[in-house]
Amino acid sequence: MAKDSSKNSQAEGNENQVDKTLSTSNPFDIPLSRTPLNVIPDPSQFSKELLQEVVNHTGFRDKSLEAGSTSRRKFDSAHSTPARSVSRTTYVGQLGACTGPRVLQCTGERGPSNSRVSRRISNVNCEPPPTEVPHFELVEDPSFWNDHNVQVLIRMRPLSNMEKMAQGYLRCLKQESLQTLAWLGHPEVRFTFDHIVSETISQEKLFRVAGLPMVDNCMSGYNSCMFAYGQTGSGKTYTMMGEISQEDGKLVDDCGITPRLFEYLFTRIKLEEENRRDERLKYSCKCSFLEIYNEQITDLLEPSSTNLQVREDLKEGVYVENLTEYNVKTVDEVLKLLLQGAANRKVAGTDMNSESSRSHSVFTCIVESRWEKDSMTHLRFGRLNLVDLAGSERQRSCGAGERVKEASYINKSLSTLGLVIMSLVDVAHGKHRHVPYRDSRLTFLLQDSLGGNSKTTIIANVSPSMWSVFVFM
Ligand SMILES: Nc1ncnc2c1ncn2[C@@H]1O[C@H](COP(=O)(O)OP(=O)(O)OP(=O)(O)O)[C@@H](O)[C@H]1O
Repeated sequence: MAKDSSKNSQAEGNENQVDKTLSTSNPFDIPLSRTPLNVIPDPSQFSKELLQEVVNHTGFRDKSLEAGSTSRRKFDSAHSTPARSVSRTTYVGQLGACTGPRVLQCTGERGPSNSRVSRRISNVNCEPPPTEVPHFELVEDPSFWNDHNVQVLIRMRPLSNMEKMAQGYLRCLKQESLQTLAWLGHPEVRFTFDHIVSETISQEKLFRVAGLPMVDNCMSGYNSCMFAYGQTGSGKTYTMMGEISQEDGKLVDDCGITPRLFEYLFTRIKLEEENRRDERLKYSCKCSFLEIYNEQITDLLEPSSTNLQVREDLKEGVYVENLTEYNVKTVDEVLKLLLQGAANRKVAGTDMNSESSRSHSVFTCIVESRWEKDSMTHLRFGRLNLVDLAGSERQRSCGAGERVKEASYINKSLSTLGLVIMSLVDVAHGKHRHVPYRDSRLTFLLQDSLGGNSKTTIIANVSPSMWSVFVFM
């Protein structure tokens, strides 16, 4: 694997450059006008006493909390407000800003007043422990991308043992169809997304639906971005990385989307190079791995390189100055970089007194291809960005010093990302509005890969007990 410290050299024949539509950075700096939605309590912070209070208040009985009792639902359905369907445009708001009504507001703090907390929690209409979780098979639909540029998937992870111990089988989310999710509060609310990923879906299947089209797109010379969003412990890293290892030359079942993307990418490259030998088709892939913490960029593959600067010029587009890039040819080489970066992220986290989920990580691969046809050399490149976002919780953290600063940076960058995504959806629907790329490092850095012909996938990770993810919808 060769190391390349030069700037991203974007070749003249690149389809993205020819298009010019991808570099639409906006010179105006309009402040954010909406409240971010990331006011999410961490369910793991709720004590058993508090959860018992929920049980008492809601009438929910759980075997794990009350041995020997039969769990049952005690709600009078006549009291529940009729369900409301939310249009597809609303879901984008949950990433950072919203347009719809508030369903329930949680502060994320236990606070001195228990009644305040329990009143809020008691809004949740608890399901009895399920005998089995509904399984909805994900459907692969490559035609989706013919008329969409943004795709949003909700991935529900299984309840963890800790959650089961602390909360029983308390669930506030229930999947009702391939695209509909019900929030079991008062009133019950239904949300529609492009896909709901059941907790029983395998990593492989998720990759086929969400990841594979990103590679195809990138090899066709267009940029792609995939984001994992969600609060700490919701499964972002499991989704993006999972278990990074191989057994008998194959990725293990728990392996996440990123390693699978590269397994597929290199298989396709090999096939295409063989099929188009007469055109002397050759691919090259360059990878980099960075972290954005408090709006400062660190090279995860060269952690002594901190506070790197984002530069922009007409020829080069947007790039990070002095970021190391490695030429990669095999999955093994990519896995090494992923593990190296993950290890450095941990160290950086300790040194900076932050947790990994307090920073965004961006793994980027630039796929370049060259071939000869009609006595001309053709050049094409596509950029694939895989982003593990900072945890979306505790954004109103009222601590002091570093914590407040950290929360405000995360708040701002997730809000900006939400606004950018909403703007892209609006643009796709013919509405033109300001796209605030420059309001955060993350969106500024990724602006060439968002919008235009680029494809964006957002995987919003939730636990079935994390009701407050939907607080701001
Ligand atoms: N779909 C899933 N199936 C099984 N286990 C899962 C799933 N999603 C997450 N987990 C498990 O839940 C735990 C938390 O997941 P993970 O570390 O990915 O969360 P995270 O959102 O990345 O958290 P952080 O923001 O703190 O990094 C891990 O033990 C992971 O293995």
